[in-house]
Amino acid sequence: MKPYPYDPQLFAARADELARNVRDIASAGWTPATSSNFSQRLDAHHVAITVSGGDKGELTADGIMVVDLEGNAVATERRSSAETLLHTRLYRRFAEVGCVLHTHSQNQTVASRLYAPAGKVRLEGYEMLKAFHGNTTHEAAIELPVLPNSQHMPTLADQVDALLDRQTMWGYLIDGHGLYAWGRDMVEARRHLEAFDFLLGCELELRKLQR
Ligand SMILES: CSC[C@@H](O)[C@@H](O)C(=O)COP(=O)(O)O
Ligand SMILES: [Zn+2]
Repeated sequence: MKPYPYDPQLFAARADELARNVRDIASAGWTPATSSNFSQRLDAHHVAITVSGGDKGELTADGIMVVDLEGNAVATERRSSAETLLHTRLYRRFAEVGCVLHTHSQNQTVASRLYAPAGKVRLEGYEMLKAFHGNTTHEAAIELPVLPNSQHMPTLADQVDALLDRQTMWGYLIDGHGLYAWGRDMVEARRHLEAFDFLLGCELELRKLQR
């Protein structure tokens, strides 16, 4: 019998890559006070994801574990991120999703509060929109949804699924909480995360200047 239902060498490589990228993201100040969680697909049934809690700025491969696509821990007693379901539901829905990143930057959290009543942030006219997979022009517009926060992950995950039934999207905000962004691999997910944060920063700055 195989000791693990996943490839341990692949897990080791992915865990290293994930930890390196997360430390980098944390150095921007986007993961305050042990917040934020991160994952990468291993195969059709398994995901490498951060263990719950802990300073993400100090993350090493040891702070990463494996879950299945229902969010159950695999071959470990450790507790995965409290928000595991928000990751695994994306991997379950889209075979092409390879990486999910969740952060709590100030831009993301402030924008989530400001735009919660509208339920979305409309981003248009920016060259940076080309950072999103499928966009080739600044003349595009993107609607970044803002969901009400909840501690009940199935509720949040159902709301995300309902949005995905209606639109293509690479991320969403949760009110008073932060941003989820994803992509086909780490490079693309980071590009989407950084583009969302930059664009939200621009919108917030414009608001201040226009007062
Ligand atoms: C420290 S508050 C943030 C948490 O409640 C949560 O939103 C979060 O992003 C991190 O939870 P975690 O269980 O470590 O993945
Ligand atoms: Zn969070």
